[in-house]
Amino acid sequence: MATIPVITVDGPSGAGKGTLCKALAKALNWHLLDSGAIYRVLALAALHHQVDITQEEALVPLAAHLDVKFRVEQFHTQVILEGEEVTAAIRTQDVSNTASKVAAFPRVREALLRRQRNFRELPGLIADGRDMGTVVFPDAPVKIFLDASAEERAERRRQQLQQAGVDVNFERLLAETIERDERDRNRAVAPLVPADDALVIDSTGINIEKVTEIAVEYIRKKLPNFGV
Ligand SMILES: Nc1ncnc2c1ncn2[C@@H]1O[C@H](COP(=O)(O)OP(=O)(O)O)[C@@H](O)[C@H]1O
Ligand SMILES: Nc1ccn([C@@H]2O[C@H](COP(=O)(O)OP(=O)(O)O)[C@@H](O)[C@H]2O)c(=O)n1
Repeated sequence: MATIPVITVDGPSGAGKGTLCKALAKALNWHLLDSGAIYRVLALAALHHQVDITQEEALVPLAAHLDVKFRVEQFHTQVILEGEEVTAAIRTQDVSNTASKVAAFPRVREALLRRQRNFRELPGLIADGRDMGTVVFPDAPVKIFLDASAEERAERRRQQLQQAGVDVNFERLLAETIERDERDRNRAVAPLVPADDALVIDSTGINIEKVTEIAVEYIRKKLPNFGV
């Protein structure tokens, strides 16, 4: 049986992964894995259940039995934790920072591996995260690593939050963005790093349309038979 194709998009916070992945999933009509949402849901579950987020052994069973569902609607995906809609609740700064702390534990990551690989279904998968191309789908035929300067990524996030009615201090956002990236880049297991065979796109100063164009051109070259 031919393997189910996967396009991986990894990179730091605010690089534009989610935006690109949604555009690709829509254009191709493929499935979408937002792996960051799984780590975010785990963080929220730990906070809800008062699990000590510094204790790997306490987090592993929570990760293994995480009751998370993604309800795919026409224009967006709802995230459900233990029957409760948490789509917005997992996007707070507190949850972002907690997610990157719990994600640093090797056995927590291990407990979430199969759940992520199960998203690989026909006709194909667009996978968004930090280790999609290096660990979760190392055999993916197309790997993209999206980056941008920390200042630009923090500014994008500030504007995104402002549009959502949340006013945040830019300096604080920048500091938290850098701190989270450092933690993601320096952890012992599945660190944030481009796969050897990934196309690296630096989107600093490049708009969403242009980034999508570069990605689509690359995908067409790598997967000529997939009607991209
Ligand atoms: N190339 C780009 N130029 C300007 N803004 C961008 C670009 N890519 C994404 N954005 C905006 O930046 C914000 C963060 O993008 P997002 O896709 O959520 O990043 P990530 O998933 O990598 O954290 C969003 O508001 C998005 O519209
Ligand atoms: N494949 C992944 C995805 C996310 N994560 C962790 O989860 C956190 C939140 O990921 P996210 O993709 O939702 O974050 P943003 O890029 O949206 O800011 C990251 O900072 C990582 O620590 C991970 O370790 N591995």
